[in-house]
Amino acid sequence: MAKILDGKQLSLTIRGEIADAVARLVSAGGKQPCLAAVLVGENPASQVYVRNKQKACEQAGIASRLARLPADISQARLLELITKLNADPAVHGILVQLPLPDQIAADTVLRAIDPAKDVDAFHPENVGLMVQGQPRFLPCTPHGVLQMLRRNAIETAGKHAVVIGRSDIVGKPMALLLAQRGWDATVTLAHSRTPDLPAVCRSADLLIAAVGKPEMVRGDWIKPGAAVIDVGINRTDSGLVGDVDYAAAEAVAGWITPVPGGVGPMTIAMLLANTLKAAGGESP
Ligand SMILES: Nc1nc(=O)c2c([nH]1)NC[C@@H]1CN(c3ccc(C(=O)N[C@@H](CCC(=O)O)C(=O)O)cc3)C=[N+]21
Repeated sequence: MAKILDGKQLSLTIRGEIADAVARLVSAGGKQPCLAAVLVGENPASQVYVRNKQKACEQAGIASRLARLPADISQARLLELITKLNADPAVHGILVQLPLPDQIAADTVLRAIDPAKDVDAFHPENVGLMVQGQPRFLPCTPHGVLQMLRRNAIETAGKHAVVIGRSDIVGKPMALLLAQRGWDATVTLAHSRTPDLPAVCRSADLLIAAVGKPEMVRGDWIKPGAAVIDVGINRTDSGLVGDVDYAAAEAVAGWITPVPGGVGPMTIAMLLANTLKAAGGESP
């Protein structure tokens, strides 16, 4: 029976710490941190995420703004808006919700964000700083996973971590951070072309699934006692499920994150932490 890593609860604790730090910053004469979110189009999941982010900001004493743009907006108009937000001294963090519509080149838009306001840490300058071990911001989801590991005293040093999924947003930075000094894991970055993925996973002390395939990771892929971190959020007919077959994994693993209530809420907490840092505060 695995110990459940409750991301909902931990995210509330961290958000409380952030609220305290915001209050300290403001009472020391600092400016109220402000996050500007940009939402293009009407994607229902994106609307829910952005709303949740704004609610979390409000509760932590972080100001939030929302720019809603029509799905058919031109790339040039979107870039104009980002230029304005870059120049606005009241705005500390800028988040352009992904995915963007097809007429817009997401990489061009993300590169237009001032790296000092890039609270997603998607800008190449911030990716580069992270790769070199001098991060300005850590990307929110991998940062949230690291916080979950640290605050549950899950050892990574000398362990074999297997990350499934090589996305720029989760898999790649997750693998890199776990291998860095301080975390000291030996990391395998597995993906859709990895031969005998079940066997690779069975060798993992720490298994991180970030692929976006419902319940792909089966119970017999898991080493007994392993920590299983499920980053997947898949909407299926039977509701929201992760990338891991939770019921089967829970019987074998030592620790496991639920979906929902695992990594997702931690991602939002780390977005607030990055916004606080962008405003000159001390993030947890
Ligand atoms: N620029 C940008 N930055 C992002 O960080 C970003 C993005 N675009 N696009 C979409 C993904 C996805 N993402 C989630 C954040 C929180 C939950 C979350 O809180 N999930 C809840 C459940 C929410 C639900 O019911 O869907 C949970 O897991 O308990 C999920 C997903 C951030 N993303």
